[in-house]
Amino acid sequence: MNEIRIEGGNPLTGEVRIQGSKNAALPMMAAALLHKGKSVLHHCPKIADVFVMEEILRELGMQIRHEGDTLTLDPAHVEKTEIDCCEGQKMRSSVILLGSLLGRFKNASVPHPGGCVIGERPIDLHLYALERLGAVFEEKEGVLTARTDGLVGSTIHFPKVSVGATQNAVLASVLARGTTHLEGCAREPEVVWLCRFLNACGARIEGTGSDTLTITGVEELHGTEFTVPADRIVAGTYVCACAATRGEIILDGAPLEEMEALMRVYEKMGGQYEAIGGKLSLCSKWVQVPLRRQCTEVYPGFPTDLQSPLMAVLCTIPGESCLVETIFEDRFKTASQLLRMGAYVRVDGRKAVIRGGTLRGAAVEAQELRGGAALVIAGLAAQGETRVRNRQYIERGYEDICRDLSQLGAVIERD
Ligand SMILES: CC(=O)N[C@H]1[C@@H](OP(=O)(O)OP(=O)(O)OC[C@H]2O[C@@H](n3ccc(=O)[nH]c3=O)[C@H](O)[C@@H]2O)O[C@H](CO)[C@@H](O)[C@@H]1O
Ligand SMILES: C=C(OP(=O)(O)O)C(=O)O
Repeated sequence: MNEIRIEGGNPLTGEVRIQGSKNAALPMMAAALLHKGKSVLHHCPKIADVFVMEEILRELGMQIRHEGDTLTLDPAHVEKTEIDCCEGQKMRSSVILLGSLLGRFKNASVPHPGGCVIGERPIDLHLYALERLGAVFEEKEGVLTARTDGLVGSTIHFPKVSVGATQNAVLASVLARGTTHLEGCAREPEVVWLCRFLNACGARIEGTGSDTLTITGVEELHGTEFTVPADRIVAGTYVCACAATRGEIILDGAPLEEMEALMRVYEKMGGQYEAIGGKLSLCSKWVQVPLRRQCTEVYPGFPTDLQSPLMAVLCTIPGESCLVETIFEDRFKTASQLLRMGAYVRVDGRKAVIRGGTLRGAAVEAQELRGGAALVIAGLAAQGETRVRNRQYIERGYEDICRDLSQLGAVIERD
């Protein structure tokens, strides 16, 4: 049936461990192409997007082994540089393979990712950065082909902050000849983790965590063993689930230092929390304060990936709240589904006004990953039964949302 069925109306209680981060693991997997040694990734999430990336890399000749949550990637026999259209188009982040393939093999071919349900998502900044490093692109029938005689370090200024373009530029520069200066970089933790991973492989990246990165190209990289960090967006989703149900839960391994913007919002709404020994303990009994105006922003601001989960929380808080989406122009699509559950959400361009109240269970449809998770949160808070169709979107990024939420006392199952 491809559904998630929820019997809502109960506060969450209990403890759950946070899975590894999708957005950190995927670029590390791409980076594993940059050398001939083995990369061992511990705490790698078992999610659909990681499986798709595995398939793409296998097609290129990478040998991959899964043991529990440890992924071993062996690129010794990779020769192919054309990414299969069918697999590549399943996931937008296949575009970051351009940087790795160009860096190691001097050519690459990937399907153009095109627009998607959360926005147009152009890749002009990716191409601009790679061109500055010496790549030449050609696009034919939706396939981007890139070639270089050898990448050469350069100064690249990003006119707009982009996580993926920063990662692509970093991946391409670590083996480039000379020094690359990247200005206007994304400071998202997933960029920082990629740089840490690459430095562990022998790269020379300085400025990690700032918006200016200096990369001194090295002759070659080597394999390494690394632990994928906990997923700040999954942890944030469960903070929202706790808030929406007025629960009291503990998140084991939540990366609190990467979640400051969300935790400020949680406190504003009336939530209380403390961190003890790697565990984040949340009490949502007094969550009742609407948000006058909350904007999504690049890191360290409030993340766009948690805008829909937060909208679900606001639908449960009496009074008027306002959300402003500044990153992805179409990320309010979930609002139409929340209306089916009795919510009041009025979308006007980049702004959504929410008047909170009581939600009721309904049949709704996930249209994308975080919007799908938001519908699950709304279902947990609603009276009666909610059926969320298209759970495959949610499974792109959540290892097993039903397992985790059942562990927190929710009545939830997959059909
Ligand atoms: C796999 C992954 O890590 N995905 C995350 C990544 O996506 P992704 O890396 O695709 O997001 P970007 O940071 O690139 O996008 C930010 C903004 O820049 C625009 N843009 C981007 C590239 C470009 O060449 N031209 C351009 O105009 C986008 O349309 C968007 O409006 O960062 C987003 C912003 O934190 C998150 O929501 C996604 O979960
Ligand atoms: C938008 C997301 O992922 P992607 O960039 O892979 O579509 C997300 O993780 O919320």
